[in-house]
Amino acid sequence: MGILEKISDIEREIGRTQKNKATEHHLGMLKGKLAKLRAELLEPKTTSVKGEGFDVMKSGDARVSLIGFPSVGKSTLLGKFTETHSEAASYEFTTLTCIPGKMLYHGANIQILDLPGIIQGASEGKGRGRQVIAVARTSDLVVMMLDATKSYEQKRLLEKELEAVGIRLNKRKPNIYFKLKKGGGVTYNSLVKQPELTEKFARDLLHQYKIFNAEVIVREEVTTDDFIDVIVGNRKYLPCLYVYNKIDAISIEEIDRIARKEHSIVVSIEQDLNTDRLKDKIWEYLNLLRVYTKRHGEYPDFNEGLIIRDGATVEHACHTIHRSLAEQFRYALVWGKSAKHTPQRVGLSHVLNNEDVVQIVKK
Ligand SMILES: Nc1nc2c(ncn2[C@@H]2O[C@H](COP(=O)(O)OP(=O)(O)OP(=O)(O)O)[C@@H](O)[C@H]2O)c(=O)[nH]1
Ligand SMILES: [K+]
Ligand SMILES: [Mg+2]
Repeated sequence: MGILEKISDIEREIGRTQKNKATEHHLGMLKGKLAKLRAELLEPKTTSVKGEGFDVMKSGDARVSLIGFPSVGKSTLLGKFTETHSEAASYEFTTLTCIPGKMLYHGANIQILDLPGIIQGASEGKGRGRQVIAVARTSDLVVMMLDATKSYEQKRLLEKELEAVGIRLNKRKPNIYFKLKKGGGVTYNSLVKQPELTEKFARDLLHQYKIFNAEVIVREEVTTDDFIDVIVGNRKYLPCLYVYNKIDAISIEEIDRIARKEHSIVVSIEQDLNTDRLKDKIWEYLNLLRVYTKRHGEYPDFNEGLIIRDGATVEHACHTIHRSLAEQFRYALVWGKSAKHTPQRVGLSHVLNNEDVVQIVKK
């Protein structure tokens, strides 16, 4: 039996098993097996997924990938938001490779990748799905484009494809400490009460994965799926914005209904409806910060900010300014929200905040 057949067998079994306390353990083990098969499916091919036209250099401050079914308007968006033209047409699979464009917004240089439409079964290699998903993994934000005139089913189907290859959307990594050991067996501890995850399940799953020596500390309430994710590893946690396009073609009531969904925005790219708001949302979801630098005795230049990621330190800011600056670093003075007093004298590991002003003092 091939891997794909084994996968669909297990999926079928999961589908027909009723979910209740008595079957929970069995279902969890099946999911563990499924995750393992899917990982196998990806492994030998991951080095060759790049393929022609998908090997696009990362550039700018952040990367956004446009994921969606064919003809939802991805290339139309690229054409409107960037200087790059990507053929847009009414037939499906107009775009066949990865086409990068550059969007300048709030002083940041954001790389937007137009990609071929993906279809159901993409994660198993249908169409160019595997290449598209491999590119999605390298991005800082997934913009999932959906056709507002079509059924809501599309969203769930796309999510399923991305989930099957270990992409987790709008979710943070479960707080589980997991370390392989050379000996000593498996030690398992949970710091909080677990309504779903049992110690027996955790131990059986590790056994299924042939892990006999490890330390596990579960630090928060988690599901068995979360636990499987941590054991399988190689998960990618990404923010995702759901963009419902073509609202020019649906009723106001429908628009209102969709607009209330979580992490969602309604637009018409072609008719320029709500597109400025979309740019704002992309900016917001990328979690980028701007900090300003200043020289001794001078005012900061508020027209020239540095773009850094949320959580970035003074060291990250140094690297953004110049490759060797961190080596010559003595200390920095920081004004702004991250500073306890103004200015605060800090080291390389100081975490910066939006709109902070930094003065670097060299050796
Ligand atoms: N009504 C309406 N049509 C739109 C809108 N945006 C794009 N379209 C149309 O949708 C069709 C598909 O647009 P594309 O940009 O080629 O879609 P795509 O997602 O890049 O398609 P593939 O590359 O084939 O996957 C074109 O006929 C566009 O004119 C919109 O806001 N409203
Ligand atoms: K198209
Ligand atoms: Mg296209």
